[in-house]
Amino acid sequence: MATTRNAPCGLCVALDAPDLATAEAWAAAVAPSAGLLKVGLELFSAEGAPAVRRIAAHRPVFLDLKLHDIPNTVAGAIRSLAPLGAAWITIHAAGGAAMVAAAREAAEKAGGANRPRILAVTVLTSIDAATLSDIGVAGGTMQQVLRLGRLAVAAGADGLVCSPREVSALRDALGEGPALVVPGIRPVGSVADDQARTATPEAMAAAGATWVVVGRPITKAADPGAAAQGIATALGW
Ligand SMILES: O=C(O)c1cc(=O)[nH]c(=O)n1[C@@H]1O[C@H](COP(=O)(O)O)[C@@H](O)[C@H]1O
Repeated sequence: MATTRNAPCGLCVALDAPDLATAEAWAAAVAPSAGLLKVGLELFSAEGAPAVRRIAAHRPVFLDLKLHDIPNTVAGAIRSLAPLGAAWITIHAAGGAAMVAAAREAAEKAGGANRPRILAVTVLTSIDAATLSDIGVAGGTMQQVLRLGRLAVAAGADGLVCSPREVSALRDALGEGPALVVPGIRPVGSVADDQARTATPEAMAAAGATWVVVGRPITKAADPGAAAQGIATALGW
């Protein structure tokens, strides 16, 4: 049964922009309300490493490249990315325990005490039960998220990315240790876009999320700074 938790939940704003100028304007607007800023595949592919350094001047960076390859290759990518100074880097839990362990070890060797934290993505928030079945995963979303979550944390992940629907179950299964980072957040009245498993920011704070990740409801708003502030207020900041 879901319990209400009191640990703080912060706002991470996804800066999914095609160029650094746009991302930096959003970063400046939302910085008063955001604890993390996410540099993802779109921005990193367009602007590369300088994007991480520039965005980090506003707030700590969550570098979301969702690495998924053989352990040696993922370890090499973490070694190359660590000097950029991101606070968090994503990998896919589906890469298996050896890949997660290699990512963690590479982060420790490259970063020391200031190493990037490793976040393992469980099942993407855009994936519904039918899509999971199409790709050959039987047993349903919750079972797969719990399986991958346990595997990744046991192999050394510092936290997990999951959808709103699995936050309570992961907290019950794994305790307060791992960070739970939750995209697919939609304030009341906003559209779901391509997200299949969504919830409000308030519900996620109560369920035990560490960070909620919000992109388009903020970046497509007429006033991104005000939209971010509204969500931070809903989270209790
Ligand atoms: O790792 C992520 O951040 C992520 C994982 C996931 O399962 N689903 C998901 O939406 N995301 C990211 O979270 C952000 C959500 O953006 P919006 O749907 O615009 O709020 C995007 O940058 C996605 O890349």
